[in-house]
Amino acid sequence: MQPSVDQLAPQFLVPGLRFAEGNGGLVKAIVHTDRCDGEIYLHGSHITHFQPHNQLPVLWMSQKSEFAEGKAIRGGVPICFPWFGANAADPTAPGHGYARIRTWNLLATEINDDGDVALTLGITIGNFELTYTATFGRSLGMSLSVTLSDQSSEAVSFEEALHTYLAIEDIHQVVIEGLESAAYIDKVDGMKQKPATDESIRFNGECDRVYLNTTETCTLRDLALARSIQISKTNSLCTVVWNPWINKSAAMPDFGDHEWQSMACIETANTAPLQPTLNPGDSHVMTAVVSLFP
Ligand SMILES: O=P(O)(O)OC[C@H]1O[C@@H](O)[C@H](O)[C@@H](O)[C@@H]1O
Repeated sequence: MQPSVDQLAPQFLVPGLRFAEGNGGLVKAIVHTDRCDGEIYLHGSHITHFQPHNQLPVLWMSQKSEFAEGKAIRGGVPICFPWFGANAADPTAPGHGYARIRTWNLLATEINDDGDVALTLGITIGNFELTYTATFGRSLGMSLSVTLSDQSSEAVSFEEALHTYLAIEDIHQVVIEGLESAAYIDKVDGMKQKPATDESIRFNGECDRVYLNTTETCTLRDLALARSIQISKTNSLCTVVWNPWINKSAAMPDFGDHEWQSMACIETANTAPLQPTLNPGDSHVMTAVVSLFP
């Protein structure tokens, strides 16, 4: 159940932050600091906007996105948890897990000495306690903490991703660097595991790859916009690169038929076969920082 704007404001307002009813009547926090504008919905703890001043938006959002309880927002940064993609044991379970389709609780807000605004949200999913801190400054910082309750009777594995949709000018004029030496699972070729290519990534068709055992920073060079977006990360062993191209985007009702040309996902993740396992009471923290270099 969503809290109202009036319920949130007295406890959580800090300079540079306000609350509003967003699309679909869902509550969002709006950040406006000396350095950037941003937005995050309580629904999915979903960042939908990050834009350093005097720059174009860094995150891509679909014009066709749904905004409704129980539905995933298309674009921004969905949080995938506790599984990634389809649920292997239950094909009827929601793709990419529950975290992106449930309302999170706002736990804390702050403005730090640099004037950056941080929001921390939390949710319980099964025996897992999740907290997520989004920090809006010169860069966008994201930190996802997962704790397995000490009520759990055994160790449990999970998958997670910060499924970051980047706004680009033209998919044909984009290069991704940083994954040259990583082997990958090719999801558009029957999940085959393929060796490292030693080459940066350029797109010329549907791309859906889970790069394995890589902790590297990735740089997306947007040649048409003459800018670069960098994603650095910690405690993440996988990076997923995705663009649905023509047919897959046409088949998605919440994705405009031509929008594939203006987005690319670089996802900070821990997915099979490298999913983390927690013992009861233990925690795991995965972080990502998205920076724009104009
Ligand atoms: O449509 P969804 O559930 O948001 O997923 C979008 C894409 O997300 C990517 O992370 C997956 O690797 C793709 O296989 C998937 O198609």
